[in-house]
Amino acid sequence: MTKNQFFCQIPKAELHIHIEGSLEPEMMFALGDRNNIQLPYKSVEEIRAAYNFQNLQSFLDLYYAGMSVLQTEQDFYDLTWAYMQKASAQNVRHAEIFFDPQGHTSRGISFETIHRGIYRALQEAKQEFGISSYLILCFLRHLSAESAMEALEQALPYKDTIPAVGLDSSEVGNPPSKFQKVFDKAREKGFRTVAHAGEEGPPEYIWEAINLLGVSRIDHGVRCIDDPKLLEYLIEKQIPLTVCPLSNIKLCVFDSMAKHNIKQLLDMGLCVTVNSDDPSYFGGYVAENLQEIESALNLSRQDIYKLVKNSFQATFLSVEEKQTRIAELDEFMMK
Ligand SMILES: Nc1ncnc2[nH]cnc12
Ligand SMILES: [Zn+2]
Repeated sequence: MTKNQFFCQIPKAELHIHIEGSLEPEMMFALGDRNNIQLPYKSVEEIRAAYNFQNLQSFLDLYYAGMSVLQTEQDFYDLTWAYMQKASAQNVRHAEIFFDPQGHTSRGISFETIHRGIYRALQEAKQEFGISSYLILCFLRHLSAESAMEALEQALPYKDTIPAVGLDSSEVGNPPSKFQKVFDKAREKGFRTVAHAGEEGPPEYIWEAINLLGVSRIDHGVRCIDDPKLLEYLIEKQIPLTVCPLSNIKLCVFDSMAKHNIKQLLDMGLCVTVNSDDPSYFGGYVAENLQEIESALNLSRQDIYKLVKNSFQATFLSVEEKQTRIAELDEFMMK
């Protein structure tokens, strides 16, 4: 088996993927044409050339512009189906997928339209590819807590198909504490919680996400390295970090992959996982992320096995479902 085959075929889970971040330039153009939306680009190459980011905000500006082509239920279906086809090709067995409803309801698109399109594709992917999946509603932290509360209200009728809520968008200056009331309400209603923290923000944001938002996982979290007490706590409690290596390089969180701290965190005993974040914008899905860190950080097969096993451990699946997925992984590693 070649290295490519190994990374494509190893059964894996993905826990940090923004479905709007999987909108490939080709589909952006096709949906722009279908919906008669003028894009500020003349070609796919031009779009890709624009994906040269200095930081998180420079990416978010293009990310929100790109999602403006998503208008109809069919658009959300096509977007999600395309990601699930890619996930199946990389033997993703389970995916927990973020969506940003406020990015669409702010454009007059109903929550029902967004949810129906995405969820129909997830159900069909379960049938067609055997991929289990959960939807995670992310609140946009650059908007107000009141706007987040509204998004939570809109999600309540769909609660049994959205097991968790999260927090994403511009981190610095929008600490988790700003959304404490919304997350309290969400947990009262039975939602699990996760949050982006410690991507660009300080370790204090990770502490707030844990202590004030009651998160089960931290999305990114790589800035935990700056706080020894926090490292100790994350190791002791085995709170998973959904790390996105290619994203961290493309957004200049680390200068190069050789300087990424995921191997350090893994060796210290943190429950770190590997994810693609926004694969279309950062140049790789989960298999490419694994392959990039393997070569840049000289990871062993055992390291890769641990990272992938962590991804199943960190899911919202039941204990039995996790054991089944991990048994599949063990069988694959024996090949
Ligand atoms: N990496 C990221 N950080 C914060 N918000 C996001 N939305 C999409 N990708 C994101
Ligand atoms: Zn993200």
